[in-house]
Amino acid sequence: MKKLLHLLLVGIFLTIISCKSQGLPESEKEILLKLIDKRLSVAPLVAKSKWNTKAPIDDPAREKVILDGVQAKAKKMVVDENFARDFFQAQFEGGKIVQRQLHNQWKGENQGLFDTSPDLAHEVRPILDSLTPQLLMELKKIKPNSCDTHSLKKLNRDARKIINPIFNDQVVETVIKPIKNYCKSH
Ligand SMILES: O=C(O)C(=O)C[C@]1(C(=O)O)C=C[C@@H](O)C=C1
Repeated sequence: MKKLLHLLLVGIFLTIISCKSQGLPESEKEILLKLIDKRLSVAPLVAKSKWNTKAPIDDPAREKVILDGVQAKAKKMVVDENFARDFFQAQFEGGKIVQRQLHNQWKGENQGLFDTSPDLAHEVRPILDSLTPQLLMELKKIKPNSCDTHSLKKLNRDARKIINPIFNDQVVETVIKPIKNYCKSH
């Protein structure tokens, strides 16, 4: 009888543990989503700077520099390199949606040059660069094949709660997609 009870308790304990390891751990997910939000919040500064200098929103050369650096860092940190590249490419795409929306809005408002705007190379890009290693550290904590339908839905809800409402659903969906893909199947 005692043995049976013991087995039952072990069973319950293992079930709890396996349920908890399903999907992304709550606190880590929150840190990652906050960092994604922080990176997105730089996009309006980029947009303002590019509006004044008339630089194109798309900068493939800059993207390549970041992605090559990301890949090298990911390798050192033992983070899946393809996942890391996909993730950062998605962050660029999300940021570019925000930049395009703002430029369209400013065009519609006949906005002239802003009196002041941040310097892209010296003020804005360093903020983005400082977030890269922090984001990679969080990506390392995500386990492939650990998300079921429930945890993926929860990730959508949490992302919508944590990421600033000024960024629309298309932006949010874009920036979290690689996490879902990696967590879902690998
Ligand atoms: O640095 C820039 O020029 C940006 O526009 C920012 C950013 C990024 O998110 O890192 C986004 C789009 C560009 O294609 C390159 C990089």
